[in-house]
Amino acid sequence: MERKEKPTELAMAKRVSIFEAGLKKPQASTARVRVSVRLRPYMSQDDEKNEGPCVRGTGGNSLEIVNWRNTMETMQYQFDAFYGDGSSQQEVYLGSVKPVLTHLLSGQNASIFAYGPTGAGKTHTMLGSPDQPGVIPRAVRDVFQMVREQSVLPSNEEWEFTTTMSYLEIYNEKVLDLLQPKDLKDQDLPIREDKDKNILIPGLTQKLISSFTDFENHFIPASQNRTVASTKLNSRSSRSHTVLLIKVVKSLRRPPFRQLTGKLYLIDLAGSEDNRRTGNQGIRLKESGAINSSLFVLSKVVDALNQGLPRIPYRDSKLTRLLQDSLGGSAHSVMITNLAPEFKYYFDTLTALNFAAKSKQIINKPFTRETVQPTALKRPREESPTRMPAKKKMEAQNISGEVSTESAPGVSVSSRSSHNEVYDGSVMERLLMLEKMMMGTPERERLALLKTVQQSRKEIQELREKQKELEAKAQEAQSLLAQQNTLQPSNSSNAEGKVKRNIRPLANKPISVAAPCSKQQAVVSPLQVSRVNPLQQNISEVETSKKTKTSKKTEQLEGKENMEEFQCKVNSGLLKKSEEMILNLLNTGSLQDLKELQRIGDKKARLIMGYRELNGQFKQVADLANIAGFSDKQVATFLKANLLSTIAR
Ligand SMILES: Nc1ncnc2c1ncn2[C@@H]1O[C@H](COP(=O)(O)OP(=O)(O)OP(=O)(O)O)[C@@H](O)[C@H]1O
Repeated sequence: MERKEKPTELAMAKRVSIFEAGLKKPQASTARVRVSVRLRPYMSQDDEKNEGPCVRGTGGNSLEIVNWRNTMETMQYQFDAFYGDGSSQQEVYLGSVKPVLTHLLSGQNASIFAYGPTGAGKTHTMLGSPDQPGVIPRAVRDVFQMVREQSVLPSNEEWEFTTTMSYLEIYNEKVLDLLQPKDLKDQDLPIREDKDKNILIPGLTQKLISSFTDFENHFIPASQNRTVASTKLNSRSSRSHTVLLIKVVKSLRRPPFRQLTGKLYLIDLAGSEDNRRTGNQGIRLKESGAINSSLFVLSKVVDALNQGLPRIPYRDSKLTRLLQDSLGGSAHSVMITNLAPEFKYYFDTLTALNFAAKSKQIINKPFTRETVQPTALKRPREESPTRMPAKKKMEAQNISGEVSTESAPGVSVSSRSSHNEVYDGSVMERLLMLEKMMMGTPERERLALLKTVQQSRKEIQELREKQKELEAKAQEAQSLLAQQNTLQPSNSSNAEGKVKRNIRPLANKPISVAAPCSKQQAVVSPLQVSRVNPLQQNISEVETSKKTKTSKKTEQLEGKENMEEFQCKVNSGLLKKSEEMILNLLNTGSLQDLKELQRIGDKKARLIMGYRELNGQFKQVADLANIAGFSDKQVATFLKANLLSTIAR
């Protein structure tokens, strides 16, 4: 083929090189998006007209494509790397992917995504096959290897490493959790951004993984959840964009409990496609519409970044919202553009090449993500069947007789022990994980692991002792409180003890005693119940003032005003205690725990988890009002309903 360049594409190619020539050397904190191109082997069955390939490599990082206006000319492109049709999975992985993985362990994000026309080899590159494993299995293996190597280093003696995975797909503009069973995966998850512009998906399942086998056990069934279908261009075409997230958390085992979090996104995009050629109709056509429009927004995002526009349209599609970290964000990013050499893909190939060329101008700003845990290590928020449900947790707290006595400045016994519970669980989990890991670990690494196991055992022992100490303090404080109560006037002496003894537990969900049962009545039902059951006699400091006498006021039981009135009726110590329990649950409860609270359904529970992810712990229950979807009135109703049912337990 003769090499001559077509003006417009040449301009594109030149613009890139001029840009690169004029580009100031990126500072340490910036990293350009790396763009590699991979050409899949020519497939004669894909070339009905027997025209031969239209694109070929011209060097280690360049290629040429026939000029459609004049087939005697070609256009040239240069990238960070070019992998020809004979390239192996290993070459692509070692050349373009492995170098960015090292950032993970130092708390930085990395993102690898495969882009290109349908049938050009994206899934082959990312996933591969059992005999030709692609980027995903290779990267996951290496992450485990790196973690193993790091954890045996003497300098990392005080650090522990935790690896988790999440897996999702964006199908028809919905974010679906692939780690959920098929019948539960249809819930569209929200995408949020924290103050550091990290993209988060509250409610997305995270699985703790400690070996490649663990990973496979979750990944293989989840991959079967993925939406694929046959089109004219590919018998197993991906109809969705899939994202595998591997998170490595490096945590200091002692105060100040520093944590470095590195995330690796492995993304297989759905193919850009021309429906005239795919023969798509009906549902396939709808899918194509969603795929094409998200890829169109992706292109607009890249244009806006390149032009330095003030508004980057990340929010215009779920895909770009999710890639916000990777393009113009905080990740070290690698785009692998896959191409098919046959003429029938010509225009898709040209579009993909131009997109790839402009993408390599994007500069990201990776940074190390480090947090400090004020008290102890937190477990990853995983849905775990072994976690105690909310009701039981509250019961357990009551049984242990905890009181919110300040045993150290600013830290209540109750919040402390609950932290210990979490920490203890985390250490236990780690111990089990380590023991499991050792079974398949080579001799030389076993010694180092044994040492970590011993360390974990020691920590558990220390925690147990600490817990005993705290329990003793709590008991002491409780008896003090009891003494104080006996010294108080008689109308306040029937406070806590009696309430506990006499109250019939309230049903978990509000029961309306008044008919007919409208939604509004359901909202106030806990109080209605309280007015007809023995609770009323046992609540201390019941006011006989005009407030309770006014029948109109008892009808409008929602809202702030009523909350105040309600609070006046109930012993303030009890209120404080149960409010603390609710707060504790808001800050540490799993999705299931939260759903067991009154007035909290699945959506609200996910919003609460999302808020926690974005803003950290709730300082008070009233902070719920900061979440979109919770009005002041709803917060008041929530508090009222849960305070009462908590007291009743
Ligand atoms: N480098 C390669 N070597 C050998 N075969 C390949 C290569 N790349 C792709 N293929 C084969 O080409 C076909 C299409 O590839 P693949 O399914 O990976 O495409 P895709 O880009 O993911 O398509 P879609 O967007 O429709 O999901 C598959 O049969 C795959 O095995």
